[in-house]
This record gives sequence, structure tokens and C-alpha cells, in this order.
Amino acid sequence: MGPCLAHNSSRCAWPQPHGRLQRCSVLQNETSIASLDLAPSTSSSNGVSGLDAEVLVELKNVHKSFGEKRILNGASFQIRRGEAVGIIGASGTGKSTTLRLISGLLAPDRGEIFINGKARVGLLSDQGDTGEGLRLGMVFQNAALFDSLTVGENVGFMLYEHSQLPPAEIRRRVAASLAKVGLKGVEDLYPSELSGGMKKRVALARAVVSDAADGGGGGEAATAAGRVEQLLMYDEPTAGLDPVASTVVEDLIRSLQKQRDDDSEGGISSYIVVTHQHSTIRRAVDRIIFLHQGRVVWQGTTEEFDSTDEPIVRQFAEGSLEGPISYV
Ligand SMILES: Nc1ncnc2c1ncn2[C@@H]1O[C@H](COP(=O)(O)OP(=O)(O)OP(=O)(O)O)[C@@H](O)[C@H]1O
Repeated sequence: MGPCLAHNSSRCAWPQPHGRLQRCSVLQNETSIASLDLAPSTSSSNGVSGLDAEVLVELKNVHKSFGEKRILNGASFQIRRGEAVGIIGASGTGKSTTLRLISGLLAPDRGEIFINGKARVGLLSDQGDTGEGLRLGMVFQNAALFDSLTVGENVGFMLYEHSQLPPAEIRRRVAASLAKVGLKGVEDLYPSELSGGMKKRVALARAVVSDAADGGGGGEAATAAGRVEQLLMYDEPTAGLDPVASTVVEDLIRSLQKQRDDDSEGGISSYIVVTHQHSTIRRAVDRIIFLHQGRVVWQGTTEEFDSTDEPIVRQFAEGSLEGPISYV
């Protein structure tokens, strides 16, 4: 028997055109993984961007306020297949909010969000017309493990909750996923027994545990994300870690991404990292999106980040008190 987890989540399911149930899940209090599968766009009907099949996520003029507080104020950007993108900017500028909007945990007040070419309408739980194609996964800032569950139960949470897999198969997949993040044999520990870095790695293992019908490996050990293409979002994955533990997580994030020349189905094709850590910007991303006052004020490669004259970026990069970013 798997752990009784039903009290921890809210769920929804809807029929797909070909008759199977589509999975979506949001865990209460946003404590874990949000995931959603959406069909790639093939038509130019309403609600479909229809522009470029390589664009996995697109925000167009997105606005979001909390009460009187305006957070996003016309944010627009694209994430393409194969990219490793960092979203950076001053504290409180809406980086985590942006990830929550993409993952469907929040809805924009205005503007459009396209996932795999298809317009997101409302919240993830309102989404009604889907198919397979792209899975969005999110690793939350504080790892957000359930304290009362073991590591194995945390990593296998979605499988225990949403799949018909037998517990022995779930345990096998959990072990494979933990091995992938360098944590063998910790299934029976509780989160309180782990270091901060280990918790973050457990959160990564949970985000990539396979729920594909055959384990994603054709009978071999489960592979990350099975055969479904995945876009992972990491919210400050290295915050609070020492430099060496940060490097471990940064390299892990890199290693989980599918190689560009790997033409097998599925896997993590792209990821987004929200971070303040210079090491993470250097080591884990190729392109940077800079948010300031609710808009994208600069985008470029990590090399361009070092050389740009954009005053906001320079101030941020140098940690200077002089410049457009003000905390007063
Ligand atoms: N659900 C919410 N209700 C009310 N205010 C919120 C909510 N979520 C975020 N905020 C506010 O929106 C602002 C932006 O928050 P967000 O977490 O997106 O910023 P951030 O850029 O990720 O910040 P940091 O770098 O400090 O983590 C903050 O002032 C925050 O307090």
C-alpha cells in the first residue's frame, strides 16, 4: 500500500479527445509540483499563437496585481525549446509570480500566456481542452517537502496520487529518480533528517520522477519525465546553500536537461531558473531575462550580461547602491 495522501491535494481530471483522462494537479498551499500537459498547436484557430513550434512558453503583455499592488506591468517574453533561461531582477519584482503564472497557479489580470502555442485560459484547474505534448513542472523555493512523509513518499507523491501503478513499481521509479540526483537509499528518511542541499535534490527528484506508462525507459529504469516533453521551472534552487552544495544543484539542473542532439521522445527540453545567485547564473543558464518594475527590461546571453551597458543590469550585476534600482 502506498501512503494515504489524498488529504494533501486537490485534483481535477477531464476527458481527452481520445478518451483517456488528462492529469492536472495543484497541491494545496503550492507546496509541491504543479504539472499540466498541453497539446502542441497545429492550427491557427482562436487561442492558438500558431507562430513558431519551437516556442514553448510565451507571455504577451502580461499584467498582474495583488490588490492595489501592481506586480507585472506588461511583461512579454518567449522560452524556446532547448533553452536554459534565468529570470533575474530585484527582490519583489515578480519573478516567482511569473513562474506561478506560467505554471497556471495564478491567472493574469490582462495579457496572454501561450503554452506550447496554446492560450492558457484562467487557472490550471480551469483548463479544459488538452492533449499530450508538454508537461510543466515546478520546483518550489524551499523544496516544500511534506514533513510527515518519508523521502520516498514525497518523491512518489504524484504517482501514488494520480497513477494506477502498483506500489512496488512506484518504489522502483522513486529509487531511480533519487539515484539520478545522487541520493541512493534515503527513501525511508524524513525531511527533517536531511540537509538543505539534500532537500533541494529530493525536490528535483520529485519533479522528474517518471509517470510514463512504461517508466519512460521501455522496461529499463525510469528516465526523467518519461516520454513527455517537459519544461521545468526552478524557483531559487540554490538559495541558502553553501557554494559547493550550490554547484552540485547547478550541475544537476544542467544534467537533467536533454542534450540538443538527443532526438529521443520526451525529457526536459527547456528550463527556467529564478535566481539571485551569481554562480547559478554562470553555471546553470545560457540566457537571461531581466525583470524590473513588472517588465522585461533586458534579455541576452550570459556573455552579453557581462558586457551590456544597460544601467539596471550593471547596477544589479555589481550590487551597487547607485542606479535605477532603489529599495527606499
Ligand atoms: N499571493 C499573493 N498575494 C499578495 N501579494 C503577493 C502574492 N504573491 C506575491 N505577492 C507580492 O508580490 C510581490 C512580488 O512577489 P514575487 O515573489 O513574485 O517576487 P520575486 O521577484 O520573486 O521576489 P524575491 O526575489 O524576493 O523572491 C511581492 O511584493 C509579494 O509580496
